[in-house]
Amino acid sequence: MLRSCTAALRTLRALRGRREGASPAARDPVLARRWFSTEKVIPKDHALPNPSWSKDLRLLFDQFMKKCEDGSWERLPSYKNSKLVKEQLSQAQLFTRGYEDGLGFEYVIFYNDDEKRTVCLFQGGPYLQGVPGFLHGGAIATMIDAAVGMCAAIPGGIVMTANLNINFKRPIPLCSVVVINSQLDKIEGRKLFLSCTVRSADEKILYSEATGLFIKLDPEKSLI
Ligand SMILES: CCCCC/C=C\C/C=C\CCCCCCCC(=O)SCCNC(=O)CCNC(=O)[C@H](O)C(C)(C)COP(=O)(O)OP(=O)(O)OC[C@H]1O[C@@H](n2cnc3c(N)ncnc32)[C@H](O)[C@@H]1OP(=O)(O)O
Repeated sequence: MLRSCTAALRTLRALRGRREGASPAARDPVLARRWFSTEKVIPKDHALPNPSWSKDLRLLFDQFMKKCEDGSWERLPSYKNSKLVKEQLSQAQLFTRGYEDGLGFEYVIFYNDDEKRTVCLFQGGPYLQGVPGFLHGGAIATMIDAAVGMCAAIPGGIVMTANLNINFKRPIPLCSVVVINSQLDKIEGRKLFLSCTVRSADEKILYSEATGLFIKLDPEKSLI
Protein backbone atom coordinates (compact mmCIF):
# COMPACT_ATOMS: atom_id res chain seq x y z
CA MET A 1 0.00 0.00 0.00
CA LEU A 2 2.75 2.42 1.04
CA ARG A 3 4.68 1.58 -2.13
CA SER A 4 1.69 2.25 -4.40
CA CYS A 5 0.95 5.56 -2.61
CA THR A 6 4.56 6.63 -3.09
CA ALA A 7 4.35 5.73 -6.78
CA ALA A 8 1.08 7.65 -7.17
CA LEU A 9 2.60 10.70 -5.48
CA ARG A 10 5.62 10.47 -7.74
CA THR A 11 3.40 10.37 -10.84
CA LEU A 12 1.39 13.34 -9.56
CA ARG A 13 4.56 15.31 -8.89
CA ALA A 14 5.87 14.44 -12.34
CA LEU A 15 2.62 15.53 -13.98
CA ARG A 16 2.61 18.77 -12.00
CA GLY A 17 6.12 19.38 -13.22
CA ARG A 18 5.00 18.82 -16.79
CA ARG A 19 2.16 21.34 -16.40
CA GLU A 20 4.51 23.91 -14.98
CA GLY A 21 6.86 23.57 -17.91
CA ALA A 22 9.74 21.78 -16.22
CA SER A 23 10.68 18.27 -17.28
CA PRO A 24 9.30 15.72 -14.77
CA ALA A 25 12.76 14.25 -14.31
CA ALA A 26 14.16 17.69 -13.49
CA ARG A 27 11.65 18.00 -10.65
CA ASP A 28 11.99 14.48 -9.26
CA PRO A 29 15.48 13.16 -8.54
CA VAL A 30 14.30 9.53 -8.15
CA LEU A 31 12.57 9.66 -11.54
CA ALA A 32 15.64 11.31 -13.03
CA ARG A 33 17.92 8.54 -11.74
CA ARG A 34 15.57 5.96 -13.30
CA TRP A 35 15.32 7.77 -16.66
CA PHE A 36 18.99 8.39 -17.13
CA SER A 37 20.31 5.21 -15.55
CA THR A 38 22.05 2.76 -17.86
CA GLU A 39 21.12 -0.04 -15.47
CA LYS A 40 18.77 -2.59 -17.02
CA VAL A 41 15.62 -3.01 -14.91
CA ILE A 42 14.97 -6.72 -14.49
CA PRO A 43 11.23 -7.35 -14.15
CA LYS A 44 10.11 -9.50 -11.22
CA ASP A 45 9.01 -13.02 -12.11
CA HIS A 46 5.90 -13.62 -9.97
CA ALA A 47 5.65 -17.35 -10.66
CA LEU A 48 8.10 -18.16 -7.88
CA PRO A 49 7.54 -18.94 -4.18
CA ASN A 50 7.04 -16.02 -1.81
CA PRO A 51 6.38 -16.07 1.97
CA SER A 52 2.59 -16.15 1.44
CA TRP A 53 2.75 -19.56 -0.24
CA SER A 54 1.29 -22.35 1.90
CA LYS A 55 3.11 -25.61 2.59
CA ASP A 56 0.83 -27.38 0.08
CA LEU A 57 1.70 -24.90 -2.67
CA ARG A 58 5.43 -25.14 -2.00
CA LEU A 59 5.29 -28.93 -1.94
CA LEU A 60 3.51 -29.12 -5.30
CA PHE A 61 5.83 -26.44 -6.72
CA ASP A 62 8.88 -28.52 -5.68
CA GLN A 63 7.36 -31.67 -7.24
CA PHE A 64 6.85 -29.90 -10.57
CA MET A 65 10.28 -28.26 -10.47
CA LYS A 66 11.68 -31.82 -10.18
CA LYS A 67 9.67 -32.79 -13.29
CA CYS A 68 11.32 -29.87 -15.11
CA GLU A 69 14.77 -31.36 -14.63
CA ASP A 70 14.49 -33.79 -17.61
CA GLY A 71 13.01 -31.06 -19.84
CA SER A 72 9.56 -32.68 -20.18
CA TRP A 73 7.97 -29.82 -18.20
CA GLU A 74 8.87 -26.17 -18.02
CA ARG A 75 7.88 -23.50 -15.54
CA LEU A 76 6.38 -20.47 -17.26
CA PRO A 77 7.59 -17.15 -15.85
CA SER A 78 4.94 -14.50 -15.21
CA TYR A 79 5.29 -10.71 -15.17
CA LYS A 80 3.04 -7.92 -13.99
CA ASN A 81 3.54 -5.60 -16.92
CA SER A 82 3.79 -5.97 -20.66
CA LYS A 83 6.39 -3.57 -22.05
CA LEU A 84 4.26 -3.08 -25.16
CA VAL A 85 1.18 -1.92 -23.25
CA LYS A 86 3.16 -0.06 -20.61
CA GLU A 87 4.38 2.35 -23.26
CA GLN A 88 0.77 3.28 -24.11
CA LEU A 89 -0.86 3.02 -20.69
CA SER A 90 1.58 3.43 -17.85
CA GLN A 91 -0.64 1.86 -15.19
CA ALA A 92 -1.65 -1.23 -17.15
CA GLN A 93 -0.86 -4.47 -15.41
CA LEU A 94 -1.93 -8.08 -15.63
CA PHE A 95 -5.22 -8.54 -13.73
CA THR A 96 -4.03 -11.72 -11.98
CA ARG A 97 -0.85 -10.00 -10.73
CA GLY A 98 -2.46 -6.83 -9.41
CA TYR A 99 -2.52 -7.74 -5.71
CA GLU A 100 0.11 -7.68 -3.00
CA ASP A 101 1.70 -11.08 -2.30
CA GLY A 102 -0.80 -13.55 -0.84
CA LEU A 103 -3.93 -11.37 -1.07
CA GLY A 104 -5.11 -12.28 -4.55
CA PHE A 105 -3.95 -14.74 -7.18
CA GLU A 106 -0.86 -16.74 -6.21
CA TYR A 107 -0.06 -19.16 -9.00
CA VAL A 108 2.50 -20.79 -11.19
CA ILE A 109 1.92 -22.55 -14.51
CA PHE A 110 3.94 -25.48 -15.84
CA TYR A 111 3.81 -26.57 -19.49
CA ASN A 112 4.37 -29.96 -21.11
CA ASP A 113 4.97 -29.52 -24.83
CA ASP A 114 4.73 -33.23 -25.81
CA GLU A 115 1.34 -33.56 -24.16
CA LYS A 116 0.21 -30.00 -25.03
CA ARG A 117 -1.00 -29.44 -21.50
CA THR A 118 -0.49 -27.09 -18.58
CA VAL A 119 -0.76 -27.53 -14.83
CA CYS A 120 -1.54 -24.39 -12.84
CA LEU A 121 -0.98 -24.47 -9.08
CA PHE A 122 -3.27 -21.83 -7.62
CA GLN A 123 -3.82 -20.42 -4.13
CA GLY A 124 -6.65 -17.86 -4.05
CA GLY A 125 -6.17 -15.26 -1.31
CA PRO A 126 -8.61 -13.39 0.98
CA TYR A 127 -9.35 -10.57 -1.51
CA LEU A 128 -10.94 -13.14 -3.85
CA GLN A 129 -13.79 -14.03 -1.50
CA GLY A 130 -17.31 -14.58 -2.81
CA VAL A 131 -19.61 -16.55 -0.50
CA PRO A 132 -17.94 -16.07 2.92
CA GLY A 133 -15.01 -18.45 3.29
CA PHE A 134 -15.00 -19.44 -0.39
CA LEU A 135 -13.52 -18.18 -3.65
CA HIS A 136 -15.60 -15.90 -5.88
CA GLY A 137 -16.76 -17.64 -9.07
CA GLY A 138 -15.36 -14.77 -11.13
CA ALA A 139 -11.93 -15.30 -9.58
CA ILE A 140 -12.10 -19.02 -10.41
CA ALA A 141 -13.16 -18.17 -13.98
CA THR A 142 -10.29 -15.67 -14.25
CA MET A 143 -7.74 -18.23 -13.17
CA ILE A 144 -9.19 -20.88 -15.49
CA ASP A 145 -9.10 -18.38 -18.38
CA ALA A 146 -5.44 -17.54 -17.65
CA ALA A 147 -4.37 -21.18 -17.25
CA VAL A 148 -6.26 -22.54 -20.27
CA GLY A 149 -5.25 -19.41 -22.22
CA MET A 150 -1.56 -20.16 -21.69
CA CYS A 151 -2.15 -23.74 -22.82
CA ALA A 152 -3.65 -22.31 -26.04
CA ALA A 153 -1.15 -19.48 -26.51
CA ILE A 154 2.00 -21.60 -26.50
CA PRO A 155 1.06 -23.71 -29.55
CA GLY A 156 -1.34 -21.08 -31.01
CA GLY A 157 0.53 -17.79 -30.64
CA ILE A 158 -1.61 -14.70 -30.11
CA VAL A 159 -5.04 -16.01 -29.12
CA MET A 160 -8.12 -14.63 -27.38
CA THR A 161 -10.86 -16.37 -25.46
CA ALA A 162 -14.01 -16.67 -27.59
CA ASN A 163 -15.91 -19.01 -25.32
CA LEU A 164 -15.42 -20.31 -21.79
CA ASN A 165 -17.87 -22.77 -20.30
CA ILE A 166 -17.52 -23.61 -16.62
CA ASN A 167 -19.34 -26.03 -14.36
CA PHE A 168 -18.77 -25.08 -10.72
CA LYS A 169 -19.29 -28.38 -8.93
CA ARG A 170 -18.03 -27.67 -5.38
CA PRO A 171 -17.07 -24.37 -3.67
CA ILE A 172 -13.34 -23.76 -3.27
CA PRO A 173 -12.24 -22.80 0.27
CA LEU A 174 -10.46 -19.46 0.41
CA CYS A 175 -6.65 -19.75 0.67
CA SER A 176 -6.65 -23.44 -0.25
CA VAL A 177 -4.49 -24.79 -3.06
CA VAL A 178 -6.03 -26.17 -6.23
CA VAL A 179 -4.56 -27.77 -9.32
CA ILE A 180 -5.86 -26.64 -12.72
CA ASN A 181 -5.10 -29.21 -15.41
CA SER A 182 -5.62 -27.91 -18.96
CA GLN A 183 -5.16 -29.64 -22.26
CA LEU A 184 -5.40 -28.83 -25.93
CA ASP A 185 -8.03 -31.16 -27.43
CA LYS A 186 -8.00 -30.09 -31.09
CA ILE A 187 -7.12 -27.33 -33.52
CA GLU A 188 -9.36 -26.44 -36.47
CA GLY A 189 -7.87 -23.62 -38.53
CA ARG A 190 -7.68 -20.62 -36.18
CA LYS A 191 -9.80 -22.33 -33.51
CA LEU A 192 -8.21 -24.06 -30.53
CA PHE A 193 -10.45 -26.23 -28.35
CA LEU A 194 -9.32 -26.88 -24.79
CA SER A 195 -10.64 -28.46 -21.62
CA CYS A 196 -9.69 -28.28 -17.98
CA THR A 197 -10.40 -29.55 -14.48
CA VAL A 198 -9.88 -27.85 -11.13
CA ARG A 199 -9.10 -30.24 -8.28
CA SER A 200 -7.93 -30.08 -4.70
CA ALA A 201 -4.19 -30.45 -4.03
CA ASP A 202 -4.71 -34.13 -3.06
CA GLU A 203 -6.82 -34.56 -6.25
CA LYS A 204 -9.72 -36.01 -4.21
CA ILE A 205 -12.19 -33.16 -4.87
CA LEU A 206 -13.26 -32.10 -8.34
CA TYR A 207 -14.19 -28.42 -7.90
CA SER A 208 -14.83 -27.33 -11.49
CA GLU A 209 -14.70 -28.47 -15.08
CA ALA A 210 -14.41 -26.20 -18.09
CA THR A 211 -14.08 -26.10 -21.83
CA GLY A 212 -12.72 -23.18 -23.80
CA LEU A 213 -12.53 -21.99 -27.38
CA PHE A 214 -9.59 -19.74 -28.21
CA ILE A 215 -9.17 -18.01 -31.56
CA LYS A 216 -5.84 -17.26 -33.09
CA LEU A 217 -5.95 -13.59 -34.05
CA ASP A 218 -6.07 -12.83 -37.74
CA PRO A 219 -3.28 -10.31 -38.47
CA GLU A 220 -5.41 -8.89 -41.29
CA LYS A 221 -8.27 -8.00 -38.92
CA SER A 222 -8.27 -5.10 -36.49
CA LEU A 223 -9.40 -5.81 -32.92
CA ILE A 224 -11.30 -2.51 -32.69
C1 LIG B 1 -4.61 -16.06 -23.93
C2 LIG B 1 -3.28 -15.50 -23.61
C3 LIG B 1 -2.53 -15.15 -24.84
C4 LIG B 1 -1.49 -14.12 -24.68
C5 LIG B 1 -0.22 -14.71 -24.19
C6 LIG B 1 0.78 -13.69 -24.21
C7 LIG B 1 1.46 -13.33 -23.12
C8 LIG B 1 1.24 -13.94 -21.82
C9 LIG B 1 0.97 -12.90 -20.85
C10 LIG B 1 -0.06 -12.96 -20.05
C11 LIG B 1 -1.01 -14.08 -20.00
C12 LIG B 1 -2.38 -13.55 -19.96
C13 LIG B 1 -3.39 -14.63 -19.89
C14 LIG B 1 -4.73 -13.99 -19.89
C15 LIG B 1 -5.73 -14.83 -20.63
C16 LIG B 1 -6.95 -14.06 -20.81
C17 LIG B 1 -7.52 -14.26 -22.18
C18 LIG B 1 -8.71 -13.40 -22.32
O1 LIG B 1 -9.48 -13.26 -21.40
S1 LIG B 1 -9.01 -12.61 -23.78
C19 LIG B 1 -10.30 -11.45 -23.34
C20 LIG B 1 -11.68 -11.98 -23.55
N1 LIG B 1 -11.94 -12.21 -24.94
C21 LIG B 1 -12.24 -11.23 -25.78
O2 LIG B 1 -12.32 -10.09 -25.44
C22 LIG B 1 -12.44 -11.64 -27.21
C23 LIG B 1 -13.55 -10.85 -27.86
N2 LIG B 1 -13.83 -11.43 -29.19
C24 LIG B 1 -13.13 -11.08 -30.27
O3 LIG B 1 -12.32 -10.19 -30.24
C25 LIG B 1 -13.38 -11.88 -31.50
O4 LIG B 1 -14.63 -12.51 -31.47
C26 LIG B 1 -12.28 -12.97 -31.73
C27 LIG B 1 -12.24 -13.98 -30.57
C28 LIG B 1 -10.90 -12.29 -31.86
C29 LIG B 1 -12.60 -13.73 -33.01
O5 LIG B 1 -12.81 -12.77 -34.01
P1 LIG B 1 -12.26 -13.02 -35.49
O6 LIG B 1 -12.89 -11.96 -36.34
O7 LIG B 1 -10.79 -13.13 -35.52
O8 LIG B 1 -12.82 -14.45 -35.86
P2 LIG B 1 -14.23 -14.88 -36.47
O9 LIG B 1 -15.35 -14.16 -35.82
O10 LIG B 1 -14.12 -14.83 -37.95
O11 LIG B 1 -14.29 -16.39 -35.96
C30 LIG B 1 -13.31 -17.33 -36.40
C31 LIG B 1 -13.95 -18.69 -36.24
O12 LIG B 1 -14.24 -18.91 -34.85
C32 LIG B 1 -15.65 -19.10 -34.65
N3 LIG B 1 -16.05 -18.41 -33.42
C33 LIG B 1 -15.72 -17.16 -33.03
N4 LIG B 1 -16.23 -16.89 -31.84
C34 LIG B 1 -16.93 -17.98 -31.47
C35 LIG B 1 -17.68 -18.33 -30.32
N5 LIG B 1 -17.82 -17.46 -29.31
N6 LIG B 1 -18.24 -19.54 -30.27
C36 LIG B 1 -18.08 -20.44 -31.27
N7 LIG B 1 -17.36 -20.19 -32.41
C37 LIG B 1 -16.80 -18.98 -32.49
C38 LIG B 1 -16.29 -18.46 -35.88
O13 LIG B 1 -17.56 -19.03 -36.13
C39 LIG B 1 -15.30 -18.81 -36.96
O14 LIG B 1 -15.47 -20.17 -37.28
P3 LIG B 1 -15.31 -20.71 -38.78
O15 LIG B 1 -13.91 -20.33 -39.21
O16 LIG B 1 -15.55 -22.18 -38.68
O17 LIG B 1 -16.37 -20.00 -39.58
